[in-house]
Amino acid sequence: MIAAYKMSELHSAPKFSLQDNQSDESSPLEKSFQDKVHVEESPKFALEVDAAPPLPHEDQEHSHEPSHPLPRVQSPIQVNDYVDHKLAEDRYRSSAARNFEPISIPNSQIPSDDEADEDDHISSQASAAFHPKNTSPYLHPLSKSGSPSNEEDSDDHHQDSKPSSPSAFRFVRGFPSSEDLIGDPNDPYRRTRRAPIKSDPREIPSQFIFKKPDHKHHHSNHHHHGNHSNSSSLSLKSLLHSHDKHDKHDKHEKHHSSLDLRRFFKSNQKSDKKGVSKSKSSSSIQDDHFGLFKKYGKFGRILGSGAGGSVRIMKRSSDSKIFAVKEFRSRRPSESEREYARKVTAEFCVGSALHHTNIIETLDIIEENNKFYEVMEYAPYDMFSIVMSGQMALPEIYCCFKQLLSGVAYLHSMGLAHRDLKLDNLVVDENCSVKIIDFGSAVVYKYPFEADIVEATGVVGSDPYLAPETLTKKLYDPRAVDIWSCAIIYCCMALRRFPWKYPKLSDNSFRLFCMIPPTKGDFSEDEALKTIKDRGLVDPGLSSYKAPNAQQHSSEHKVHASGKQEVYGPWRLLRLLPRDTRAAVLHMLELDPKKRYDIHSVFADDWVANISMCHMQNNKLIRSPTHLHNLVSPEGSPYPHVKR
Ligand SMILES: Nc1ncnc2c1ncn2[C@@H]1O[C@H](COP(=O)(O)OP(=O)(O)OP(=O)(O)O)[C@@H](O)[C@H]1O
Repeated sequence: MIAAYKMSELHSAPKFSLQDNQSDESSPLEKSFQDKVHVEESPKFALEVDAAPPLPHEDQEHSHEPSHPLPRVQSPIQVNDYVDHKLAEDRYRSSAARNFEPISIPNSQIPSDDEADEDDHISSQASAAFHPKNTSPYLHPLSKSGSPSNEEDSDDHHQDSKPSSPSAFRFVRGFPSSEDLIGDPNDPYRRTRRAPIKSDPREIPSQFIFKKPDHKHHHSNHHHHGNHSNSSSLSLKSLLHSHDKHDKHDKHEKHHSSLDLRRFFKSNQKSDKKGVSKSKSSSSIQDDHFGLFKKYGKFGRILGSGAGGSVRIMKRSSDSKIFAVKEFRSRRPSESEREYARKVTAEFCVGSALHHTNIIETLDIIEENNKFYEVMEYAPYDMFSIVMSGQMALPEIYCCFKQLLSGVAYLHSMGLAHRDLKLDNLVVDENCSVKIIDFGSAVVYKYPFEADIVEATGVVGSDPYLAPETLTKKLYDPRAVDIWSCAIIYCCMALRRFPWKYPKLSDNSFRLFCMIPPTKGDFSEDEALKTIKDRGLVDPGLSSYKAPNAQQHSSEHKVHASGKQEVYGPWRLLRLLPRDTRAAVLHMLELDPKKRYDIHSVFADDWVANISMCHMQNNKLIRSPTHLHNLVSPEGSPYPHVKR
């Protein structure tokens, strides 16, 4: 009854024009990309940039939107009270057996375009049935027969992404199977396929032997592996503990730097400059690296650089195999040699323990001339360039998102959390496999044979992708942080914009997202702000912040003097996303990490479960019939843009 009432309310809602929000100007994300990458100006791209759905992405303190009442929305907090993680996990486990079994839908059952909305309605009801008390209008799409709604706008935007052929409707119901979570059994790098670990200390490869601190010769320049009679291997646990302890300090430096969206883009100009300056002295660099060069060939161009170091290509002449090699940043004056070695090798230890299609393979670590080099498999395409090319169709976005989730599911199943998931940390190989990179911020949240969860500490991650609790809680569950970042990545893929710059109340877009309008009665920004602050889930940012316009509003949409209206709550963001995807995003962006979806609940979501995903099976690529992948590499790469 309640749902029916809400539906009728929604149907009578006047049309909200997204057009009103659009501006000719590119978003900062697009701008930073356009500055750096030349994208061939195909008509489709131009069209898509113009038609990019307007995110309420206000840099100004107050945005102005047209005066159209919008459907009343119910608090997602209430919605999330009904998230039953246990049920979700059971459902996920019981359906794991059906993993990747294609469901053939007879042609007669394939919905026509007109029926598609009805179908959405059904799937949405199924989703509501899964959360029986869930009456959120976010989860109830509007039928076309009702009054026109803003939903049409958001769907229109994705119109050309709709499946065009009947085969596009054949979904593969994919849940990560236990095989997925433990990795591909035929993975050539799998631990069982590697030579057994040597128990004789004399047989331990030099890269695993770390020098004990030598305080007397602290500034000595020449350390060669194998020459230290006192060398010792460090346990992963001690490495990670030490690493975590220093995260806060390291990342805080990063965190306090001014927010520049370019930071999330791998600056090729910067890289090129570096490449030039390095290449000047490349002969001297090359002369110093006998071990590295002998094994992996010579340095090529820089792929990217960040706080952790710079990553370059290396090509082995014997078999022309290409590797990506990360040269870790230099030791800081404040760090001891041991601390430094622990930090850089922790990243290697985490990476080398992981073997999954959606995680980059970490192959080796070499220390030469006081520098550490981590050798990885090379993936020539990167997610940021692919997204910003504007060529991705919806099924392709969904596939990439599910691949990311599969990598995260595996990572979490291994007792690890990444904590710095972002577009920039996703690369793609020739098989269209999305790979998670950069384990410099990863933490162990659960040790084998221990029941307790180890909470993480520190503001770690990249501003727009940060979960709010990283700013408010001293200790937090790092898995929940990964889930939040995945949802932001999805929004970036779907909208080509960040939903907000920073998860603080001082960020206008984020504050409006957090403000939950009451289901009945007047709405006051001051009260909404107070409620958010009282819950203690969000960093207030500017402590003196007061609602700019304290008068009461008769609905959840503030009407500005200019006649434009403000939209409050998660609906602000969700209305811009395809309707099937809203429930999952809503639950993944739950402010309270305890109520947020965990990875099992994400996979149990109807939309995610039905995403048709390209994947590897027995070393063979199993392609989804619903889409092709646009493979775009950063500018300067010899790899051309291909559609595969
Ligand atoms: N295996 C790889 N294959 C292809 N490109 C890679 C690979 N590893 C890293 N890169 C490129 O190098 C860039 C920097 O790598 P990485 O994120 O590991 O460095 P970082 O210093 O830790 O960066 P950040 O400061 O953003 O965390 C990546 O964004 C990516 O473009």
